Amino acid sequence: MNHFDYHDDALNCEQVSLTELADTVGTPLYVYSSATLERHYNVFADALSSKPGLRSPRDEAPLVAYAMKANSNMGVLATLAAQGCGADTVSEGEIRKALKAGVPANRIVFSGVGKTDAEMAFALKDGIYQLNVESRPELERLARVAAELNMVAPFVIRINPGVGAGGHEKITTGGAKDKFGISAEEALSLYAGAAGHPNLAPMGIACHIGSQILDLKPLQEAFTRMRGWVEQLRANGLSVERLDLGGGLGVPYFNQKEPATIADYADMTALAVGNLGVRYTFEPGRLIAANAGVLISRVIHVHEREDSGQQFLVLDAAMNDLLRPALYDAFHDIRPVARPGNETAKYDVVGPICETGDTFTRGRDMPVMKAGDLVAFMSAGAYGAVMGSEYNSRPLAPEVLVRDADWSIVRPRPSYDEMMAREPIPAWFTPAPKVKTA
Ligand SMILES: Cc1ncc(COP(=O)(O)O)c(C=O)c1O
Ligand SMILES: N[C@@H](CCCC[NH3+])C(=O)O
Repeated sequence: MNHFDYHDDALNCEQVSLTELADTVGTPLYVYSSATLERHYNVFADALSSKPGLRSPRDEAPLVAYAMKANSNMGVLATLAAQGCGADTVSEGEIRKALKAGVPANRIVFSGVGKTDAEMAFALKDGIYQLNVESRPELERLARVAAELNMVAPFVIRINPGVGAGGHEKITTGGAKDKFGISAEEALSLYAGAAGHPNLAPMGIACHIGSQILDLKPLQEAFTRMRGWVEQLRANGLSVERLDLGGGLGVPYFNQKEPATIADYADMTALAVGNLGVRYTFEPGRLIAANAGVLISRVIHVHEREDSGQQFLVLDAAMNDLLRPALYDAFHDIRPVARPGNETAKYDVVGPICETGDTFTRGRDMPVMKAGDLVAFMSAGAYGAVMGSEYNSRPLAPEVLVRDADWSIVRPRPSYDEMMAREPIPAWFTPAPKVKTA
């Protein structure tokens, strides 16, 4: 079921015309489909909870903690929270947003290599499900923070299983030299050390080996190693109640081979790590949000260079709105919002920012476009708006959430006055900045 499709000669999101949205809200703008978010969460959660081997000893379904770094818009979070989804967070800001959007504290996990004391204290006081500890100094600080609060901190240790994978070297996290997690050997010794501590409750282990993983092989390898470490901990007389397997399963961006299916992922997981008598956690981000969102942009003009003959499609969206192509050479399918004809041309698609890197794609065959036409960057719901900035003093693109034939602005575009009001000119310049004339 695709919730972004052509109806009446224009691309729609559910039953809302993207042309009408662009005309009403202005471009560039992000548009998300509630139905797609819900479907992705439910397909994933159901595939895992239907495996008896992945249910806990108390018959609980796995905790699906959406990695909200992928898209932390409150409307998106509230949509997922209403379905029973949890949240994987990496900052106090994310925990606060998750709670406010309706995610219960006992469905929130807190990951990240550099949690501050204040963030740990906030998480503990709010009673979140667990902290995913990533290093020895972090565990030492957690013990101190919990002691100061007179609390017991439930935590898992993130093991770096030495299996790196992912769509780009900058989004690989499980390799032995990446900053994430610690070696199994160190994790096992820390775990044992924490077992008798009055303020620490070691609950289990975690891993997350990378993002945009298309093949199940590296995941299977990592999960199999995780099973071994659970067994080893138990053989050492330690209790292991939880296993967090991270996120990372890739999505189709329509330029690579298809990723493994959710059904195959669930089968593989049940085989590799099922029946361990633990409560499982999964942290999918991209899988839930990527294909639930598009970035709509308008063609400012088409510039044909006389010397090279290159055709530049100059858009009103730029790398500040969608950074992935500039940062990771990421591919996004770019479709005309009006149903395209058969004629095509080769375009370099660029934004107005003063950087050569502000190039979405080069020499791409696309339907012929002209000034004023609208394009949709597909699969932009994850790591899109959240990675936006105001570089070149461009206001953040607004975000719209669609449900059936209804839509709502879930983040308005700031006005120029609002943008400037956030940067007050020092009082010593009032009433007006003195300008040196000589
Ligand atoms: C700890 C952790 N969990 C989950 C995710 C989500 O990854 P993805 O969006 O690839 O599912 C990430 C990001 O890669 C992460 O760092
Ligand atoms: N930002 C990356 C994914 C990072 C994953 C975070 N651990 C992307 O756009 O593909």
